[in-house]
Amino acid sequence: MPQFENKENKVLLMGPPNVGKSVIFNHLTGLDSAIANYSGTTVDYKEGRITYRDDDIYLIDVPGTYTLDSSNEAEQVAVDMLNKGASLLVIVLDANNIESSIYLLLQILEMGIPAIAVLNRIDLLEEKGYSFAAEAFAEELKIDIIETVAVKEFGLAELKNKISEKIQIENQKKLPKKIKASWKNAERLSAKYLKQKSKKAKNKREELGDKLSSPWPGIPLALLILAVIFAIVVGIGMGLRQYVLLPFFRGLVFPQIYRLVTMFTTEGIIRNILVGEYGFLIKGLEWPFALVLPYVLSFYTALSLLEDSGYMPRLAVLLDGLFNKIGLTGGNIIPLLLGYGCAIPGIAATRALATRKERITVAALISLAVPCISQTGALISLLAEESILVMFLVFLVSFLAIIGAAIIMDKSIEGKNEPLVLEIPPLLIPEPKMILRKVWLRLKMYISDGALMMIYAIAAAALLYELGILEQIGRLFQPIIEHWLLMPSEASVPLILGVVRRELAVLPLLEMGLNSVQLFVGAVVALFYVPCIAVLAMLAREFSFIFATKIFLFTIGFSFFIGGIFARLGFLFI
Ligand SMILES: Nc1nc2c(ncn2[C@@H]2O[C@H](COP(=O)(O)OP(=O)(O)OP(=O)(O)O)[C@@H](O)[C@H]2O)c(=O)[nH]1
Ligand SMILES: [Mg+2]
Repeated sequence: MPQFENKENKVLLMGPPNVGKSVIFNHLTGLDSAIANYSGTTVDYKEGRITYRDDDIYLIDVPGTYTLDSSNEAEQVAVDMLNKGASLLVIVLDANNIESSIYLLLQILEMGIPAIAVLNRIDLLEEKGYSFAAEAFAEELKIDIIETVAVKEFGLAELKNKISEKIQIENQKKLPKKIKASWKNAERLSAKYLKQKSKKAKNKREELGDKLSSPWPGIPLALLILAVIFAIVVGIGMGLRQYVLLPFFRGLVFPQIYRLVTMFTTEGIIRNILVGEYGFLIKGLEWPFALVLPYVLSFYTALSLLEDSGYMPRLAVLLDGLFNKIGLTGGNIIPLLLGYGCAIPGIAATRALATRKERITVAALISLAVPCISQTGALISLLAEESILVMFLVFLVSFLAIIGAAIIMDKSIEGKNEPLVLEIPPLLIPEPKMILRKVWLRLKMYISDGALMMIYAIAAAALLYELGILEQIGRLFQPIIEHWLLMPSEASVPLILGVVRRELAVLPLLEMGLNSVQLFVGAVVALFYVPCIAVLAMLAREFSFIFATKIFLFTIGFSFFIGGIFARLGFLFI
């Protein structure tokens, strides 16, 4: 049960999407709610605590919502939270988009719960040469209002004081004036208090923003941007791995570990488990920290820049036509891109999609054919040195599979797709501090969830290997692996470990001396093979146990099927 259930001092932070609620939440509670410059970043509620003098105040961050008639599962979370009741509402308004913010405010005020309004992003309003007479506006509605620039922490101390003052019961008697929540009233209020101070021509940033979202020159620029990002992610990742991390581990750390272990152990099973074939002190460090981590770092730096700049919704608009052809909508690009980092946030982000059909399709695509960054790092380690061509072929196969699967799912799932409705946020220059923080958080998450899991799996594998059990299990797979996939029998190891985490379906192949066809087949099987256990659990939770089971069985069947076909085709050509 959530902690705040039945708590007094429960404060709900609401507002339209992308106004800065999570920035405010993080500042007040010291927690890390996800932040990005597009609508639908927060897809679940998050609870935190503000301590003020002797008071404990529970603050809840929820997904943004345009109106109280929710149009997707994320918005529904916010509406449900509101319906459960709160002692105080903090309603964040977007100064940059005041009319629709006022409409939501009026809707919420109609419920008669004590409220404070926050007028955030006033910097963007001023930049455009406008001002909003916040005090007079608040006077008319009989509410308290605080003006803020959350990213600069301006006004947030005042907000904190106001919240704790207002949470005292005696201060809640003054209720807002009831004004009918209609678009007409929202328009009237916005027109009355919004004033143009100076006529400003569009600034450079706005002009660039428009260019990026119109087909010309937007599409060539998009190709350029994606190519540069790909080059940076792979280039920095490879450089870090090759010139920094591998020499560090292989040259400095491993010899010391080896020396220590041989000092304290005699030849035999214990020593092998520690530093042998799958010795977890060696592989358990090399795989997660030297081979995968560099890509995690470079990818999340690039993704954070994409997220915070506001480029992602522009990409969505550009790709909408193309995506419609395969039964998707442009908005699907956001969960898909997140899926290239990790399937879990990718699948979570589908909550902000408009229809159930879209949600299921995108979640299935991510589970089936989108390699996460850990797996991508592993694939690059496996293939790039052997043959860049094979690496490109693997990514090509992944693209084709996404397209094919999207078309098939569009035809076979009932329901229709809603046309894309996506607000284009202003283009923002990412704050270096925020980017560093985001990359750091994701790195921490990779270490606590990803790398640790990998180390456990490698330790278990080392033990099973030394006990001969891995070989026994391997024999079960033998007919498929040797006769169908035309791979050496040890290739059963990645298939067993791959159920735990995706990159483990790839990494053990590194030391098997495979030829190019086998490398390609191994990589393709790994690509389509079952997603991690954690992803299957999430699919069961978000959709149904049956859906997760279907994905599990389909991915196993399909990966073997396609692997065998490629094995035959490959040997035919060579
Ligand atoms: N210029 C400027 N940008 C801001 C301000 N406050 C927040 N932002 C930016 O606005 C974007 C959205 O911030 P979030 O905190 O994720 O917004 P949210 O309201 O939680 O959004 P959802 O979770 O999607 O509803 C981010 O890129 C922030 O950096 C502000 O006062 N000024
Ligand atoms: Mg948020």
